[in-house]
Amino acid sequence: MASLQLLMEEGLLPSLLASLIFIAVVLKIFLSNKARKPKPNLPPSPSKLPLIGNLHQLGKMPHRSLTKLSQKLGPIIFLQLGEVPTVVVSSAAMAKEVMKTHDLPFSSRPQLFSAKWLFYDSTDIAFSPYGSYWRDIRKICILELLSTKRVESFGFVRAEEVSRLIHRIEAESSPRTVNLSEKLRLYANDVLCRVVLGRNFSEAGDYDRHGFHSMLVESQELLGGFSIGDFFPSMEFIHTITGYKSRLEKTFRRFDKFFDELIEERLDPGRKKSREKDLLDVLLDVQKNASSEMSLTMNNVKAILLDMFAAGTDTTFIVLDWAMTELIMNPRAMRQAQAEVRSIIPQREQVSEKDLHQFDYLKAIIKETFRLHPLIPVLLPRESIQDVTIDEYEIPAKSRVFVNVWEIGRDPKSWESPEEFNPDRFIGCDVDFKGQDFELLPFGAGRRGCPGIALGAMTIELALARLLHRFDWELPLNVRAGDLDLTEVYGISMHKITDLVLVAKPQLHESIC
Ligand code: HEM
Repeated sequence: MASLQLLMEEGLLPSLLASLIFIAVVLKIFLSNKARKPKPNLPPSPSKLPLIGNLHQLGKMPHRSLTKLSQKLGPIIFLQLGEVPTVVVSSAAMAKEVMKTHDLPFSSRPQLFSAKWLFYDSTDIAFSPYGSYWRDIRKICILELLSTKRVESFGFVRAEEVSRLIHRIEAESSPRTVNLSEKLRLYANDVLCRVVLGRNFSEAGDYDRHGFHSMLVESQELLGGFSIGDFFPSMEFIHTITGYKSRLEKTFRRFDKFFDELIEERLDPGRKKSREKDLLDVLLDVQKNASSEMSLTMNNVKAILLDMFAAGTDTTFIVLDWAMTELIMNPRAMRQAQAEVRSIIPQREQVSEKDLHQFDYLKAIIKETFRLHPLIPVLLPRESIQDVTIDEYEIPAKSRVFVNVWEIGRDPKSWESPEEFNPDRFIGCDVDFKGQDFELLPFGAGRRGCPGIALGAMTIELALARLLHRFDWELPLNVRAGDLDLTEVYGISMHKITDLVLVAKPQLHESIC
């Protein structure tokens, strides 16, 4: 007891605990591998997957570490990650096996510690395990929340917000530089806040008051990456010692309080009705009109709300940020896109959503950005609900399955000069990102594919078209394209570590209407 007190006084207790955890983890890895090593003289069996590896092989950039492994071992790999049998696939053909041929048996999600805490016991759409509850809420999502009709009904929100984006850039830029990333982040978050909650937090100053943005940033970080405890479910206590659990609890409580306030406000009978139903209205209607087959609790409503934010805010911003970064580094592609948009829409007019179908080169740029910088480089994990055989390999039930779409997008078998940013490769080519072409999977595919694809794509296309139509873009004085920091940060979605700062030179004035 006395020595414990001494350790605490000296501040040595945390490091001692950390060492103990490290030893426990190493021992666990050692024992689990030992138990699974094949007997030395057995011939290799085609029904066994080729590799047994460990968690430490993943590092901080799982998509890159997994690519190195698959280059040595092939497009389907078995990793014993702690206590969890894990399969990684990294070719278009294998992805098709998982997300099309065997889509149903692979359509569950593992129960991640972070998702259990943040998403009301994983009762959201993205982290809910396969079953009747997930099928019901997915149906609500497809038919009610993110249907084509609903997404179109928010066209006015995108139009207003993209105009605000343009004005913000104009106000700040000429002749100075503008932090484009910051402006794009505001645009993407404001569109989503208005779609989901009918209000724009950045305008009302509420954004900071609630600390809403910081909550989102914190949740992205907590959800992202590969956390040790998720691979050692029997050692969940690690999360308490490392402080991860208390961070999750704190963030959860902040979100919960925020959502409670919003819902209370919304249920107030004296509230002024807004012009379009937002997603919270839709969810509350579904909740009110519960049927015997489908009923939602208020916690279910909050879980789905949080899903919309977690999945929808930073996503569109990150894609726009990468697209503009690639364009500033590839001036020929930038000029070609500007020429296309400006030749179709005269300079004094504004680009609107109804014009977007004409911009083939702009769409090619977005596809090329998705190919090189998929937002979720290793798709959200799936879990097999029964034994499945793929390519002669037996994958047992309850295996975790990762699809490395980052590697698939750079596979030289599918793409010529894969490291090059070359939108022309998509001109006259039918490959699209809607989940039918397994070489390009930024939104995933199959039953668990992204239901926000239409909303995401429209928000991105409109903003990119307006940015290229309205401004000429340059790097700040004395900055060369090679100086841009392209370092990635791995979270639930992968973004650039530094903001993109550019000079925006407005073209002729657009008319107001
Ligand atoms: C550029 C924008 C976006 C990209 C690149 C993207 C990408 C993805 C990806 C890769 C997945 C996992 C798919 C899989 O496991 O096969 C996913 C799932 C999901 N996304 Fe998106 N997303 C975007 C925008 C949105 C938006 C705007 C929303 C809604 C507001 C949304 C809602 C969801 C939901 C609810 C899921 C979980 C689906 C399920 O598990 O059933 N996403 N998204």
